[in-house]
Amino acid sequence: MDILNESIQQYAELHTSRESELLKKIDRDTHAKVMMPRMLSGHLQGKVLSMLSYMIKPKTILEIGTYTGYSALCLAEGLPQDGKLITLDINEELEERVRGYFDSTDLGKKIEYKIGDAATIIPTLNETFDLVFIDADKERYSFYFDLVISKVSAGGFILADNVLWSGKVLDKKPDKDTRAILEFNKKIQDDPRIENVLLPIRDGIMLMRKVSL
Ligand SMILES: C[S@@+](CC[C@H](N)C(=O)[O-])C[C@H]1O[C@@H](n2cnc3c(N)ncnc32)[C@H](O)[C@@H]1O
Repeated sequence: MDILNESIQQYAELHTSRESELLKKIDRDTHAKVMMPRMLSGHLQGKVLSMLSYMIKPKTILEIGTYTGYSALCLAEGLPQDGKLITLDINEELEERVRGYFDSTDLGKKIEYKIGDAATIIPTLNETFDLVFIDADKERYSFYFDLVISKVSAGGFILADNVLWSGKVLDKKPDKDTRAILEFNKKIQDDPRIENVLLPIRDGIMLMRKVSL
């Protein structure tokens, strides 16, 4: 189920600033040549991510789940000149393509792209992050949250994608992935360190602010 009616989605995109040529190319290539193009953030969500990044003004960003690099490039827009975004993905088959996209733009100079399992890489990161975007395997969202929360700066933000899981969060008999998302949403709702709002954009984005350490 699409959360937004298709015509409303199109209308919203028509009234949203255009994508850069590079983002358009990534979207086109991903749909033509990469498995599961639905995973890409896309125009509307991408612009929301870049706007949030401009508003938050992060110096450091961590993204869990690069895929074809679309959301990384959107989030990197809000970084200052000396800012850095670390993006992680386990899928080495996309590495050459994604490095090509990052190398083709100045924004790419701020992006550190690491291939491997996020569960192994995150504990090795020494940075403190002002913004984290969780967008990898859904059954480990709660685990990723636990791994990153101590690395988020006070007042920093965490975003988690797909928290409405195509509307399946309302299913009477939720499947395994849906149960993981339900547990994650409840965990966030109950966490006193976090202030949160579930934005019903695309597949649902949980926007969280770390209010206490
Ligand atoms: C939904 S896609 C990311 C989409 C991208 N953030 C965007 O908006 O365009 C999820 C990605 O998570 C990656 N992933 C899955 N399990 C992972 C893991 N254990 N560690 C790192 N990345 C993982 C997948 O390979 C996939 O590319």
